[in-house]
Amino acid sequence: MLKKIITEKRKEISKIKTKETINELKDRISTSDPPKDFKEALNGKFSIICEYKRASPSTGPISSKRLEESIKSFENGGATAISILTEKKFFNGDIKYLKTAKSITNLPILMKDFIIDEYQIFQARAYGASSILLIASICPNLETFINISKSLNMEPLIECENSLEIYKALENGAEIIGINNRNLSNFTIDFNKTRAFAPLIPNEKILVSESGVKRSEDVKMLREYGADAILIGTEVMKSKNPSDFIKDLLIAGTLTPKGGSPIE
Ligand SMILES: O=P(O)(O)OC[C@@H](O)[C@@H](O)c1c[nH]c2ccccc12
Repeated sequence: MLKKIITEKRKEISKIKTKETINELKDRISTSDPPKDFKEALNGKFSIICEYKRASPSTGPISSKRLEESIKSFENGGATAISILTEKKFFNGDIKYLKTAKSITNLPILMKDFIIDEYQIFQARAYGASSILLIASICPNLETFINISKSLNMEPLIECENSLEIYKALENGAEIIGINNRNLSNFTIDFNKTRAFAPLIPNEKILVSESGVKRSEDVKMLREYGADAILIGTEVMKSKNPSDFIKDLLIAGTLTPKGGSPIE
């Protein structure tokens, strides 16, 4: 599936580059406001990143809620940041959601896509993102991509799948590491991934445990394993009352000491 997504992505990027050139993006960036500090927002407390996710290859259609409605409910629940899936074909996203989101929220916005070309980093920034997701296993040059992102004042979230990728990310100055509990090839969820890799991430860095969270107990567990933040999409999109749902998750994460045993 990952291969398919990347093949499509390549086609899409080569088309888009002719419609909106990288120089046009750079011009827009030069006159835009500085992005929100994503790392600062996540620092020093338990955080929840809520994702606007309309569909996915593993679940199919998830929700047709409007972006505005979702963002307001995420904000009301106490989300620390908003993630927006911008990939079109498989996740029913749109780059334009970034612009809309920026106009209605002060929270940092993470562009969630499959970044394989430097062009996309400029695109993210020009459309209002405060950060980008870099998936280490598909990133053609992690060092360069991290540096470009930082030079545009976006501290990137680096998604790592194994210890080698974590070391490489840290060596190249990553401050925020994501461990995806979902296997991107077969879609299975395994929270033990967070447990296994958390000890490799120094305390001053930020560990985001991504995917598969359904209930407060999951948050407690991931927090005990050492997560600084969780990233949640599907369940928060499906929830009838996202604000209350997020509040409950936030309480569970905040009351559980990082790396420690939960307070009963
Ligand atoms: O919907 P979930 O299981 O709560 O997961 C959200 C998020 O972690 C997931 O969308 C995600 C994590 N890494 C990705 C990389 C590409 C696309 C999607 C993702």
